[in-house]
Amino acid sequence: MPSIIYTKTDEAPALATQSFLPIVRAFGKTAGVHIETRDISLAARILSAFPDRLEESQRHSDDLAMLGNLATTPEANIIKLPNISASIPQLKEAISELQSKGYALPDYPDEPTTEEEKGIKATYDKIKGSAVNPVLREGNSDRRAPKPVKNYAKKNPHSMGAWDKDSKTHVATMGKGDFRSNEKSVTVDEAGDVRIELVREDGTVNVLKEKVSLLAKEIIDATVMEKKALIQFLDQEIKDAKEKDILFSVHLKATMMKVSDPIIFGHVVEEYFSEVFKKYEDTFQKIGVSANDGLESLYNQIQSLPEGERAAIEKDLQQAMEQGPDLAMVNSDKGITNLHVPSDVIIDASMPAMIRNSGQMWNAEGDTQDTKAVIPDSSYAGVYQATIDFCKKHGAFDPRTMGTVPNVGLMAQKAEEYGSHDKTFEIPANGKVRVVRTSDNSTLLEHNVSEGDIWRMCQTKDAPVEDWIKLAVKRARATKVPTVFWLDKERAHDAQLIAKIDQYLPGLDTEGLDIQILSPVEAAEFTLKRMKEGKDTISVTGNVLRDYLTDLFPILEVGTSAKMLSIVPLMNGGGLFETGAGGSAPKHVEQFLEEGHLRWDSLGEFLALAVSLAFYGDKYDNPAAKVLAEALDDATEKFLDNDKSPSRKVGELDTRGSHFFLARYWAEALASQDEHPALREMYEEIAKSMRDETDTIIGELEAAQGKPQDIGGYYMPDPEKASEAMRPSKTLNSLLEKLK
Ligand SMILES: NC(=O)C1=CN([C@@H]2O[C@H](COP(=O)(O)OP(=O)(O)OC[C@H]3O[C@@H](n4cnc5c(N)ncnc54)[C@H](OP(=O)(O)O)[C@@H]3O)[C@@H](O)[C@H]2O)C=CC1
Ligand SMILES: O=C(O)CCC(=O)C(=O)O
Ligand SMILES: [Mg+2]
Repeated sequence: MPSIIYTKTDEAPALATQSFLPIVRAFGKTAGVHIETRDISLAARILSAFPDRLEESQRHSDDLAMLGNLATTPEANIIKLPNISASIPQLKEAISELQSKGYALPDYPDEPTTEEEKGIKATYDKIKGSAVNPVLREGNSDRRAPKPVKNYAKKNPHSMGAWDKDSKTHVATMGKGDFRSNEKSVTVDEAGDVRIELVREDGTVNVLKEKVSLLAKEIIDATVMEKKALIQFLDQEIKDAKEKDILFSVHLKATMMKVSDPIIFGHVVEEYFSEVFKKYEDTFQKIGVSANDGLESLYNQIQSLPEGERAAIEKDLQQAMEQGPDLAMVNSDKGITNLHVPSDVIIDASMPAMIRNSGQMWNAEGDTQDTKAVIPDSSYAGVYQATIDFCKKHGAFDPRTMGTVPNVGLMAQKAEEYGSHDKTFEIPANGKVRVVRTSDNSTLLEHNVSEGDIWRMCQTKDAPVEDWIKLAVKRARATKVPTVFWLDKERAHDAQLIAKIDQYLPGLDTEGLDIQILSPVEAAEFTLKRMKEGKDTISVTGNVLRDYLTDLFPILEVGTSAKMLSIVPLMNGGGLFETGAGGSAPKHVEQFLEEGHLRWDSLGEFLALAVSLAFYGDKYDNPAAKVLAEALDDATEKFLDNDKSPSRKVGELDTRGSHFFLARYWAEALASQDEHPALREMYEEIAKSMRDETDTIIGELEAAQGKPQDIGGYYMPDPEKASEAMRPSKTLNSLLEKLK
């Protein structure tokens, strides 16, 4: 039976699903739309990887693999909520929660010695980081703020911190010895395999990767982050932050770039605490400290040491923080710094949050302060500096008047950097790394490397690039808005992409459209100026800037990327509908557990569901599904007009209440349409009951707030307890049961 697949994920979105999915199922049923779920939460992904260790009843199907296959078929209709991209500390926490629930999972082996341990680590490493999105994203990305969302923000502007012309906030980036400056790129004519090898100075050859298969016309690039240059740069920036008396912060994407960025993060931790790491080198080695896992993990690991030794290390760490520049804080109340966890500060969300907040981050006293934002690689750092410069010169943006910047992003088939982790290596010895064609042993790309450098290779297939260019033209045509490819002809990879644009664009109808190619910094300046003047500009970008810009502009324009429409037209004809463009908001869960108030905004889910229903209606010629979709869009507009998004404060409307209002407006829209009389009749009574019972329902929902919640787990909550916590209104539950 054709179905819409709704994904079960983690943290705040998973809690929200407990309340929203019953509504979706109830409404779907009335139009014959079948909704299925697939569990791609971190916990489910861990369980599905170790069937042999679990009892029959404990095993979990590999839902991610199933969805990955589905995504390559025309039938795919998947609603994808944000999920955890786990860092090592998160992965370990999830494993230990599952172990405590009786699942005989192996520990994560930090330093595997036996073959068995190596196998376990390899299995866990596949689950680590951004392991879900790249599997499902068999298409390019179309993210934008729908008109009602933009209009809502214009009428109800979110707060924007004022900018001071003399702000000391700035981006620090390398510019030499980094990924950008060392990049080499070629487009291969024919399909074939390559291998990656390290030729050591003594001539011995280590194969780093046996086989990478390439398609004809595929772009490959290789580049290296030089350890020596990185350390020198970090040293200098740590000193500079201290001298300028500003906060020190580092912004990486340790989730998507799950091999390179934790290593870079580790270097930052080690440089900031260089004295401590030198002094306790042997001890740290003995207890297996890895700076890559962050300060929190270090604090945890030294707990195993004798009291005196542990206290001495803690004192030295404290002293290093007193002597070094102040660290930007993730949570000043709890003393959690930017260096605690590699995935607490994730660049796509962290930089816009800082820019929205007058260019300031939080210090240890809980006040905001100017900041040095360290973004080691210079490929995209300039975009943030350009935005900061713009704000310093012109002041903060005004959500009431600013334009919008939709994005068309190259994403399909693990494009570019975000598909590089299985081809990224921390180099064990000096020498050369080369990419060699297997058929004739010719070298396609080569770099001199030193021990500790991070070398990587990226792939970008031709069909996704062509599809991306077409999608850009389609959006340009649909909106008549100037459309800019953010590509730098001076960068090796971008030059290859530009060659493809020169090849494919002339074959498309671009008559009357304004399509340009500008370097990321020029594109940012052009776009920011237009945005300030209230004009719209489409950004067409590679995979990394897709990620960065679809948080940057939404957070400035509408306050959060949760409100974005995020569509992935799959290349084989199916649809993947992502909800919002943001993450899984762990802070929201914390608040829910403490005070029984969830502030997750499901607007992204509402928008995605409407497009998914419309897609379903078209595909299976189901007029009722189309009416459901239109009514849902009307309901979402009314939801915004009436300001029914969850509040941040306990005692006020939360996620559950916001779902009730959406359901009520949806029922009302269905009860007042003329296109489908049978549906109208079905909803007349329920719409009236929902309206009449509003006070009762809201009363029941409010009564459930203000106290700690027990949902029986963090990574794998007890479904019954979670459902009970998220559906406390008996009146609403019984009204939904009436829908048939
Ligand atoms: N598509 C996906 O699957 C994605 C997954 N992630 C994952 O999510 C986790 C957290 O990432 P992080 O970078 O902190 O990003 P988040 O988007 O989770 O957090 C940034 C902040 O944005 C606000 N926010 C985000 N979504 C919503 C929403 N629906 N309703 C209300 N506010 C929202 C919250 O602000 P406030 O606290 O002020 O309310 C939140 O703290 C990581 O594991 C990350 O890898 C991240 C991005 C995308
Ligand atoms: O998959 C992830 O880890 C994050 C994805 C993301 O941030 C995005 O697509 O915007
Ligand atoms: Mg993102």
